[in-house]
Amino acid sequence: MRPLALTMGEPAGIGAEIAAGAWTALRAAGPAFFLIDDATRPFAVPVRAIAAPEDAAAVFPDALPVLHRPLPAPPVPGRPDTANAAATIAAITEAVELAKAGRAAGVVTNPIQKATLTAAGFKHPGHTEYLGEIAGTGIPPVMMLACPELRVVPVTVHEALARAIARLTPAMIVETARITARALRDEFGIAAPRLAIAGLNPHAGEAGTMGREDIEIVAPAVATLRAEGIDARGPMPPDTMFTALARPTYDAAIGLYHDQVLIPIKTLDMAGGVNVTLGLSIVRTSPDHGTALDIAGTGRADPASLIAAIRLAAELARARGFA
Ligand SMILES: NC(=O)C1=CN([C@@H]2O[C@H](COP(=O)(O)OP(=O)(O)OC[C@H]3O[C@@H](n4cnc5c(N)ncnc54)[C@H](O)[C@@H]3O)[C@@H](O)[C@H]2O)C=CC1
Ligand SMILES: NCC(=O)COP(=O)(O)O
Repeated sequence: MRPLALTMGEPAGIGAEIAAGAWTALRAAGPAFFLIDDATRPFAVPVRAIAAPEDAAAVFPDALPVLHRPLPAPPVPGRPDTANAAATIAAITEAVELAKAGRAAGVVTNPIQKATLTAAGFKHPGHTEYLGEIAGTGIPPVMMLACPELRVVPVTVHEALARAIARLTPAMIVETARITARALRDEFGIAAPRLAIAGLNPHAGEAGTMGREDIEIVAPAVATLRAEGIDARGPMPPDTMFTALARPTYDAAIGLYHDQVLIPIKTLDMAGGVNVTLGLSIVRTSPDHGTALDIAGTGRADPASLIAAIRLAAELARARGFA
């Protein structure tokens, strides 16, 4: 299979450490990947600069293949520098171009420090939105986080909670759920996906006595989805839809805002969780965690989520015929 492209992410974060950990875990059996990063940085494993993605497979068993892209400022663990922002973004752009050109099976992204990129002028709040722009398919990019026990999808993503709720419409829920159902069917092999749509208010509004959004926004969206033949149910009371008894009753939980669904999945399985962007022309996954500046450079970073992200990217690439 073609190698996966792994981006550097925030150079002051744990990206280089978890890339090294993932290489150690995967070097014998794959999936093979190459890192787009500065090959002269200190890595805790053998590194070999490669000239092209096509060289990665031969190198992978012996060293971490790095497509060398020099950083203007030497990274200091825990202290992001806007001088490296352009290189961080360029690595994402290059990985996507390589995937679009069929030279990489897919893209795995290391975490970025969003505020640092924003301070340097990056106009997108996260990878998801940027990837929608450079690898979109005419539908909005959709963020899914998946672990063995749970898949979750937020309808609104990187925005202030008050604004997210104020602009929520039935159409947004329907579109997100449709994209999710299609991806579960076509890429995850679930013939008839079951979607649980979260309510917004306590007890899903308690018949309108605790807010009317569940009646006026969520319920019509569920009705539209059901009329289309999608197995959607809701509004589900958000406080009980993630229990061990409830989780097996659906294939993905659609939440109305970021933390409504990211808190349960990260609490359940931070190490095994993977972030997948649906609705792109390429495969993209990422660990579920962030840059972990507080432990960068200490050797304490756990590569488990990155390893899971690399494995899932390879499976999705095979399902889409990109491998
Ligand atoms: N895909 C991406 O690019 C993502 C980027 N971020 C960004 O990361 C930055 C920091 O976000 P935080 O909310 O602090 O979350 P975080 O996930 O970076 O850290 C939260 C806590 O978990 C620990 N942690 C995270 N990953 C770990 C690992 N692999 N091994 C051991 N411990 C780990 C950290 O040390 C910290 O104590 C923000 O700028 C955020 O936007 C956050 C999530 C995803
Ligand atoms: N909390 C998830 C997250 O922020 C990931 O965002 P993205 O950079 O993958 O869009």
